[in-house]
Amino acid sequence: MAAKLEMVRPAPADSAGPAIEVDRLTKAFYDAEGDRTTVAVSDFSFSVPRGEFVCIVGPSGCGKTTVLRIMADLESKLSGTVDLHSDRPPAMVFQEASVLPWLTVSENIALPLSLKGVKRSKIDARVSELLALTGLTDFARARPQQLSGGMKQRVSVARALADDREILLMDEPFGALDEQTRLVLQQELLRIWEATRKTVVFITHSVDEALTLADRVLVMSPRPGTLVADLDVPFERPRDVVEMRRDKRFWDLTYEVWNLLADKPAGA
Ligand SMILES: Nc1ncnc2c1ncn2[C@@H]1O[C@H](COP(=O)(O)OP(=O)(O)OP(=O)(O)O)[C@@H](O)[C@H]1O
Repeated sequence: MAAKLEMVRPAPADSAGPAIEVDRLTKAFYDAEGDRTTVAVSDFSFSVPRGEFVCIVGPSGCGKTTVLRIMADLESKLSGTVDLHSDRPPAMVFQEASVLPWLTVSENIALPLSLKGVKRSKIDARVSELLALTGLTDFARARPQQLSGGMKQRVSVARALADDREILLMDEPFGALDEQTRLVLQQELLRIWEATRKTVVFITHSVDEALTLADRVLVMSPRPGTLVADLDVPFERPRDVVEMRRDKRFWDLTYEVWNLLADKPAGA
């Protein structure tokens, strides 16, 4: 699908240094009586340089969403530190497309800008860029109920990019989609990331989705979640989501991550 990538502003070249530093993060949930019921995350540490794409994988219930919610300041922590080196809070994309059904696609994408009172002409220009970038130009005036699940999720991604936050937190954004749509959106997200170079933390259950998208994959242990491995993903960019699957390294890494998730050494 055609998109005008040149209109999107890439991250500045002098933007070295970590954008995100998480150090010994621990989170417990308490019941109504104040008794500690679940330690969700324990001593979890990682950092993300500016402009890097990091995926977090781990067993169900290991605390992935909790970590992301703490990073977004939607949840408190028990101990440890979380530093997001950015002037503005991160943008978020959730598993369920969070589109407002009474607004058009354009109005949904424009929302963060209209809420801030940005000038109409600026909003219109930005929305056109984002419609093109996410392949939604022909659906600018459609309402969410006229869109497929994948298209709704594209609207969510476009809206998260609208006011150009530096850090993007994505919680299983393609988890509810069929495999083919998921592959298409992975390819689109790769293209969008190439054009914008946001710092991205992306949670997924899918090992191959993580290897397709990320510069690094963080593997978490079962609850209480902590860091088990921090793996570099060596594939050059730009990436082709189908061609990557012909590369033996892709399957070797998949095997390695699955062994880590199964808690046994590779080859055992
Ligand atoms: N608000 C809450 N109150 C109590 N316990 C919670 C709350 N939110 C999460 N938990 C618990 O914390 C643990 C981690 O949950 P979290 O949703 O972060 O895991 P996850 O790795 O994202 O899971 P999944 O992959 O299944 O989405 C789970 O045991 C969950 O039951």
